[in-house]
Amino acid sequence: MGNVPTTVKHCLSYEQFIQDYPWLKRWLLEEKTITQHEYPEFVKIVEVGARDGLQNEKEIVPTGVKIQLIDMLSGTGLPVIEATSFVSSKWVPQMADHSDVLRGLCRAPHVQYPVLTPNMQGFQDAVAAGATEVAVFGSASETFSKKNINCSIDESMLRFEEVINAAKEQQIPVRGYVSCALGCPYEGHIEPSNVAKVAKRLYEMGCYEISLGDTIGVGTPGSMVKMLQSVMKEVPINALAVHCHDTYGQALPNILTALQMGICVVDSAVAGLGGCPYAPGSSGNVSTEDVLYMLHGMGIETGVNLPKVIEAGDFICSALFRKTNSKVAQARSRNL
Ligand SMILES: CC(C)(COP(=O)([O-])OP(=O)([O-])OC[C@H]1O[C@@H](n2cnc3c(N)ncnc32)[C@H](O)[C@@H]1OP(=O)([O-])[O-])[C@@H](O)C(=O)NCCC(=O)NCCSC(=O)C[C@@](C)(O)CC(=O)[O-]
Repeated sequence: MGNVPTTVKHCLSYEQFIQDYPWLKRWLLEEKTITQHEYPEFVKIVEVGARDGLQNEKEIVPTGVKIQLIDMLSGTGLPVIEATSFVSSKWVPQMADHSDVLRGLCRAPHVQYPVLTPNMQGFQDAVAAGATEVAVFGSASETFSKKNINCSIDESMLRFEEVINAAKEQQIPVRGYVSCALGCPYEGHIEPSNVAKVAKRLYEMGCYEISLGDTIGVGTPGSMVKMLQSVMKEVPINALAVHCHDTYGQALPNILTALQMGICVVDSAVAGLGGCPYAPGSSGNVSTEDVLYMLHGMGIETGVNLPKVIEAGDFICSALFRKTNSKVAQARSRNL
């Protein structure tokens, strides 16, 4: 049997304590400790600030600012920087300069710059502008799919299949998103089995990685466990990523939970920028700075330089005339 914490011995009898706290009894009997969770040694960060982070900005951000942000991020050690999306400018005006952004950025070796492509038109435009990796974005919610990309889940899969097949011919890797994995702004609760179904279809069609999006940031570690358990039955864990928004302040615990379950790819946005135009009211992505601080503090490597990411965050926040959402960047600015 494990050791009883000394504070417990002083305050209550052991019998009384484990009667009040049955989880502790289970924990002690199984001789488990929190440190016994196996975390990955290395986590890949997928930086989505320039795309997910900026797409919801009301004022059009100058193309030069977007390019400078991406270039600054390229010097931080981030392995993947999502650059823009080839969607309709009528739907998302902020991304109308996609080709100029992709052509203008200074590509660093060993950095991937995926772009979002909802259909063949987007894919062809992206390739013409020099895309070497693309991402399709589906949803586990029918209503969100209609609102976001104007088609049902089944119709979206047909479009994505076309994109994925064309990408395969050109040896362009395709990432897949499943939005509303932990809740939908229109339908509320989403069954984990629905998330698993969409994730499986994208994976079987040829997406090398499936990013599970808590689009509106309503998930908790409890719902994350249930969703991942369901998805992991259909898609290998090493092909999964989590993409957490922080509306309810649950993004870091949700990511930690995902890491405990074996996930080793995490999406995040510099300065916690972000929001989806078709998920009103939800707040930004988890901030890259906060994720890095947590991971590095746990001894998990990322290859990313935190101070340089904070600099990139300072740059974009001054360009947007706003305060960072990153707690870590806020603390560092107070010299803590
Ligand atoms: C998918 C469409 C284009 C369908 O939009 P549609 O209106 O159904 O498209 P359509 O095929 O009927 O064509 C209508 C017009 O759109 C044009 N069109 C058609 N396709 C394109 C294209 N690729 N690029 C530029 N233009 C395009 C097409 O040429 C035509 O132009 P017109 O003849 O009227 O002048 C539209 O619904 C759209 O652009 N949606 C994008 C929505 C979006 O970007 N949402 C945010 C990203 S998703 C997200 O943030 C979640 C995520 C990924 O981060 C994960 C998470 O957080 O959970």
